[in-house]
Amino acid sequence: MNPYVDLSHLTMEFPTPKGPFCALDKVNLKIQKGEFISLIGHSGCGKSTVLNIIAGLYQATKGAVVLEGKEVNEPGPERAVVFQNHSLFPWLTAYENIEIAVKQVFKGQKSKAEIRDWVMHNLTLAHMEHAAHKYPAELSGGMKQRIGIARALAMEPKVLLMDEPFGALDALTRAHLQDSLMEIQTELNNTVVMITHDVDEAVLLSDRIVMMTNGPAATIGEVLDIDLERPRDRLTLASDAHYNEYRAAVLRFLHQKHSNPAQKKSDSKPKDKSEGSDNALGQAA
Ligand SMILES: Nc1ncnc2c1ncn2[C@@H]1O[C@H](COP(=O)(O)OP(=O)(O)OP(=O)(O)O)[C@@H](O)[C@H]1O
Repeated sequence: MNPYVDLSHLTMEFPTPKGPFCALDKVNLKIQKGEFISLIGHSGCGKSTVLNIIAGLYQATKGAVVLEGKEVNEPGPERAVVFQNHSLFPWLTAYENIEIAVKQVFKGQKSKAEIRDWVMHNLTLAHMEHAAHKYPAELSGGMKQRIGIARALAMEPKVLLMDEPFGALDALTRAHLQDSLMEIQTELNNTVVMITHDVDEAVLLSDRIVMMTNGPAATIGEVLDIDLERPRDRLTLASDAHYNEYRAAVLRFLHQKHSNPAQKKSDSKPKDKSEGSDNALGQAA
């Protein structure tokens, strides 16, 4: 079967004053329609670079991204991106932030009434219909992130790209949003590529976890199939043997096979309070 998204031999060299810096070396990944893929790896290994190449924001030095048989060379609405920091227009309401994207994507295809219904439908999917007329400054971080997700979904992208979408949120809000995303995923069966630093989040949400080696010249180290039934419930899974095996496999990859290069350097330094968590990776690295 032809892959829906095909990353082949992606190599990325950034020009720097000291000469080219090779961030990625021959990244190969085939993604099927409707798959939920998480990219995980230590800070600086090249996850955002991969995502930005798929988004068309970066051009790979070598290799290509092919979506439904067509090479990706520039950004396009069929690849919507959700960033860690929502990126909503502050002068527009939640409703208007979504409406502006919908008008751009469905120019001439939807009537005024259809646009209104579609915006409200996506606000409802993200459980934000009650906040339609609020401005970003009046919303909490989690609410803003929900609007960002609703806006991306409203564009009906072929691929939803998420760069640590819940990274800036507290643990409870993050859990609510993960649950909402799973609900939405059940309904829409989107093709998703998500960057995360959170091992539990990766196992809970993904069909496959793509684990990257440390840079420079990072590549895909291992790919783990997460064969857990859906719908998934975080409380049930907490005591599920398979869930815990998957979790352990990711932790082994990250902390034994490809331990954090920044952490190695700081091993001789006194430990601070934030160290010791086996869930989030060394985000401060
Ligand atoms: N524009 C650029 N110019 C030079 N080097 C860059 C550029 N963008 C990224 N890099 C380097 O490429 C490597 C990969 O960066 P990238 O942001 O993709 O990592 P990441 O895995 O997403 O990191 P994090 O988890 O901290 O967000 C890093 O060493 C980074 O310093």
